[in-house]
Amino acid sequence: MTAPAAPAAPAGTAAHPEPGRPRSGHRALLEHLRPQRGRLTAGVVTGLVGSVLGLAQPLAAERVVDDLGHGRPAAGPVVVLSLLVAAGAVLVGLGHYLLQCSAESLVRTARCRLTDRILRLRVCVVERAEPGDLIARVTSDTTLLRQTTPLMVAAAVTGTLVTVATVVLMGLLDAVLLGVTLTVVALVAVLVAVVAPRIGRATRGTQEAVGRMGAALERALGAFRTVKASGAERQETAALHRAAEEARRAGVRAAAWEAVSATASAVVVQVSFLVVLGVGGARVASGDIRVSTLVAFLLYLFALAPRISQMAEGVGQLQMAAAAAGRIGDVEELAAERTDRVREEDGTEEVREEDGTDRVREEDGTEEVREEDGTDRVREEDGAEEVREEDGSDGVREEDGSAAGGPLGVAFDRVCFGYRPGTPRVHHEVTFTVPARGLTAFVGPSGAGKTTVFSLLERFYEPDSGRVLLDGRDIRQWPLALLRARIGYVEQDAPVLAGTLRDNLTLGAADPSAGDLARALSLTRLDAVADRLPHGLDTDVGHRGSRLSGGERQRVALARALLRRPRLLLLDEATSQLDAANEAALRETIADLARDTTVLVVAHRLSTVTSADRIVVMEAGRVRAVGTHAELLARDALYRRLARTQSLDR
Ligand SMILES: Nc1ncnc2c1ncn2[C@@H]1O[C@H](COP(=O)(O)OP(=O)(O)OP(=O)(O)O)[C@@H](O)[C@H]1O
Repeated sequence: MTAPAAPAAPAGTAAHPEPGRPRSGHRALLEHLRPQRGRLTAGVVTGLVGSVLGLAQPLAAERVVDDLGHGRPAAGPVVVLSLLVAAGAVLVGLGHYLLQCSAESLVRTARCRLTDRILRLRVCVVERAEPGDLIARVTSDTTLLRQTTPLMVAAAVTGTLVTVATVVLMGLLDAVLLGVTLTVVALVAVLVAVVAPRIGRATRGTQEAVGRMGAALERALGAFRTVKASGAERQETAALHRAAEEARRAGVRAAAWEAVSATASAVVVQVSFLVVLGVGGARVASGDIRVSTLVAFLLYLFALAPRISQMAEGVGQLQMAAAAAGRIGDVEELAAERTDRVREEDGTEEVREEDGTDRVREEDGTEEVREEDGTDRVREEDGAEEVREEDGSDGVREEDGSAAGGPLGVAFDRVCFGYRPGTPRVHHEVTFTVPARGLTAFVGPSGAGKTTVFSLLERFYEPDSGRVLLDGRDIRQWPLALLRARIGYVEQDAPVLAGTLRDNLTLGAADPSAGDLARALSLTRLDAVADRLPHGLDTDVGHRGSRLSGGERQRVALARALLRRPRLLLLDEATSQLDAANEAALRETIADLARDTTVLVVAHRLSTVTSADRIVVMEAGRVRAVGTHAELLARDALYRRLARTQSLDR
């Protein structure tokens, strides 16, 4: 069976946002800032008090100059000035630290939200996305958000307030000199308004290029052996270098605009000093103002200059933060399976599913479920279940999950399905019924749609029309987590995750007992493998299980599925890489399991399924025939042909 291919993402999917049509970054940024408003306010207020103390310094300095000019003792004003300088510096530093702390919290929250979202994305969405780009959004974009937030907030609030207060105080000192200063501020404001959007666009370009680099790296590392064996290192390196170069160019563009903004505002501010000095000197000479007033005014201008630069820089930071927040926000807009999970300290777990089901799971294993249709259900640890329907009727559901009275097993009822709108259908009115117990095999030519049957059962995708039923109930009505908890799925390429053998076996299983673990190991003949490994079950199996053989990986995947004690076991070419002895043993195990479980297998080698209770023959997305090996040999030409090519037609 073909592993689900990852087709190239069409332009404009949210995982590859279209350049020039980014999600509103400013709104997304506001959403990130809102939960931190308390901490941000503390940081801003502390910094602000420090800045206000700074503002009082020129007044104290004016007093010192006047006292010295008139030969009066200036010790008192000097002490006050020193205290103002020290306290102002400490408070400004503290404010900066508090802002940094809130930026760290903001980023932690953003990362957690983002990773939660990514792991809940729909399978079809992840197949269209570039994993490396998604990773870059969690790492690089959130880091940018952290770096820019404190500066931006400080500039926005402290900068603005201090500037306004400084301007008022300057106006009180001399209106003419203030007029000169405001002309300068207006010049800087125009400049910033022109440059800021360009900084934002260039930053988004940089982050997108970083995302492309992540994607290229993920592609190369994901097929590392193939890249090496094909001698494709140069080719892959070239792709990475191209992405790095694009990131550099976009970064340089952003830096150039920032430099334009910073240099121009610095020059304008310096010019304003000279102009204020010239005009102020003339006004002192004509007796309009005192020398001390000019000194105080220049000190205010001195204090104002960095604020103006800070605000210009802050607007640049805002554009960068908005670019990052926009890219993070794009992921939050991708379609996800909605399952909210809250785990309390006492072990109780509350889950809200996509379909509106609420579930409370107690530590003793009891589970209460309230479905959207009003049905309440209490499930005991032993598997028994009490059901209270909305209409008040009570029912008891069997341990196997069947609805009282409903047909057990799996059924496809005229299912039509295509992976994407506008692409040819993969299933055309697929219809079959499988009883609750027994082994059912799916066979047929490559691309016939066999794996797709399993993907629909797992609800990785929804049919375009028709119904998929498990135990008499449309699977769309099953709470998603419950449905998947009932299914053990061994994929075709038996993925093994980085980590220890134990991590892999217990993936998704609550906390299996030693007995359950030993049973799963022995059923899959992994016990001998575990004994051989240097640290037994705690041996690291490497990236994607690279330290295990293909057959061992398949057995790990099978043991993982068995540990879930599934109601329905889906095996997609799950024994294809096993040696003859292991395969024969596992076939017996699977036959045993099929006595009280629904087992569906996909097999290319008919020899592995000739003894199945029933075989479903698929061709080009349709069910051609259903029967036992002998029945199908007698009445289905395609099956006969498949059997003949494998010398099984006798
Ligand atoms: N994730 C996917 N996105 C888009 N098309 C897909 C995806 N997975 C499979 N297909 C297409 O759907 C069709 C049926 O695929 P499926 O994997 O169900 O076939 P199969 O019978 O299991 O094939 P094989 O025996 O080769 O594994 C194929 O044409 C395949 O290219």
